[in-house]
Amino acid sequence: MTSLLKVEGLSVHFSGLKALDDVSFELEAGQVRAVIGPNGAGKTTLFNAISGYARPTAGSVLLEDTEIVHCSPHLIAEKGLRRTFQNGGLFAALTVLENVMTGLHTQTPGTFFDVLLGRRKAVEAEIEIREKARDLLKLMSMDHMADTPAGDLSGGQQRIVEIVRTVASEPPVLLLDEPAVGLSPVARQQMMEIIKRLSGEKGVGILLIEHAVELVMAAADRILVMAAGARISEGTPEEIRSDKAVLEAYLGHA
Ligand SMILES: Nc1ncnc2c1ncn2[C@@H]1O[C@H](COP(=O)(O)OP(=O)(O)OP(=O)(O)O)[C@@H](O)[C@H]1O
Repeated sequence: MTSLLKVEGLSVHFSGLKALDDVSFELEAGQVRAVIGPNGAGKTTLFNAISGYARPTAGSVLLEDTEIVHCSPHLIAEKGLRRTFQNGGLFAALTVLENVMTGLHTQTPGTFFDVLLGRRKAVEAEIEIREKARDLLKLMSMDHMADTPAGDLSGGQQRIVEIVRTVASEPPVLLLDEPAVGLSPVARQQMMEIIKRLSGEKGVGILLIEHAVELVMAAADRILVMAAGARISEGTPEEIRSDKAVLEAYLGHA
């Protein structure tokens, strides 16, 4: 299987500090890969370097065989690698459905003015977008909330809607930064189900930072373990669970 994302020898140094040190891994379509490690391990720096928010000192990032390492965040997103942030910022006054529709508008040919002027093609596109947004919400079991203002949702529900909005643009690769942080145990479980569904049913390649190790063990196909900027282990959840280096370097800090 060819990889969607191929990271090779990626490093980010901040005046002498090796925040990310020669990290390599691959991500395939339909795969969920978790990145774990103690505080300061370099997980966020890895995400920033891949998505264009930090300038790598060395290394390569291939997105479907295209080098993206020196591209801007905007261009990387356009090429099909999307990410969520810990505080994604939905439009509070818009409904859940409208928020998801903003993720879909990037794909449509009609402009806002076309819609205002009632041009037929644009209006048809708008109807199509609305239907697609509803379908996506249904897939994520959020359709009952479609007409609720996003500002009225709980933190966990907002995070789910943010992910739905991000996947609405159908990116082949999705980077999720701690999607389950601060969620109740039930909401965490729901979040992991959503992540598995996105990879299983939509074939999205998902890279995720998550501190809740039990969730990672249940949801990820493969795990990358980092400490002090470097990769200390890589493998399936079973392999990671019994890796001595991980137990010492990671769980020792926990
Ligand atoms: N812009 C920056 N300038 C200088 N040092 C930085 C910068 N960003 C991160 N670092 C340092 O790089 C190291 C890795 O940080 P990073 O935030 O990537 O770790 P992390 O694994 O995401 O940690 P956490 O789990 O706490 O979010 C840390 O020592 C951090 O202080």
